[in-house]
Amino acid sequence: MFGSKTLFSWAAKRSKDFYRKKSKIDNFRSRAAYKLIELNSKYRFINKEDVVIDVGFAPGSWSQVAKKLVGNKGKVIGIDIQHIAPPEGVLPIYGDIRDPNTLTKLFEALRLLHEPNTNDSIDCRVVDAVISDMLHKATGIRIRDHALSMELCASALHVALTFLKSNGSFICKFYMGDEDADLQNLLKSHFRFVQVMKPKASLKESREAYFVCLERKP
Ligand SMILES: C[S@@+](CC[C@H](N)C(=O)[O-])C[C@H]1O[C@@H](n2cnc3c(N)ncnc32)[C@H](O)[C@@H]1O
Repeated sequence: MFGSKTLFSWAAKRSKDFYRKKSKIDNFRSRAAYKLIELNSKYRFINKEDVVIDVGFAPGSWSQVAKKLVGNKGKVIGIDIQHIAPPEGVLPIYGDIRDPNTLTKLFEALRLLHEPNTNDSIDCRVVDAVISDMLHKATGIRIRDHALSMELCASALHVALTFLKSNGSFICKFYMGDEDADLQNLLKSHFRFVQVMKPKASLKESREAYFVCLERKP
């Protein structure tokens, strides 16, 4: 009969198809939308009128979900290396998050959102949530993929620490490996609540999970 490996990959394929089909019906740009929906229904880090930065937004389903949650009075800024048109109502910034010029563009975008008629600089800690679903192209070598993911997490954390209000939230995808515990300890030094979660829409065989960090310390 079926080996456990066959059953496992059948179950994974079935769940992949389920969320992919659902995303078409619900008009989301990708199945990843359901990961953010589940994370936010559990932890409520995005609310009406919030300012949200979505790091690695393309193709844009997290930004679609975030924009719905913040409503007309809220703002969503999406950052990505890929020049993909953003969902309606989302402000795109194109660039590598590891490049300081991208942070400058982000600062400028936040200044314009807050003070459209002046050149005054703003306090840059005006953001309620930084969410990162960033991923590099997988190399297939676990140690390498983990190291690359940790580098992206560090860059996303830098954005969070630069722009988050106190009590703001940081959600970050990571590829599991040896350095998770060190990163988790670092996150605990900046946030009062830190937990690892793997949403249902995340394939079981994938080594991805999410850090959920709430209540940034002042
Ligand atoms: C898994 S996709 C994100 C999917 C998205 N959350 C959605 O729901 O549509 C990962 C994204 O991270 C972006 N990315 C990877 N490295 C990046 C970097 N250094 N700077 C900015 N974006 C990056 C990729 O271009 C890709 O679009």
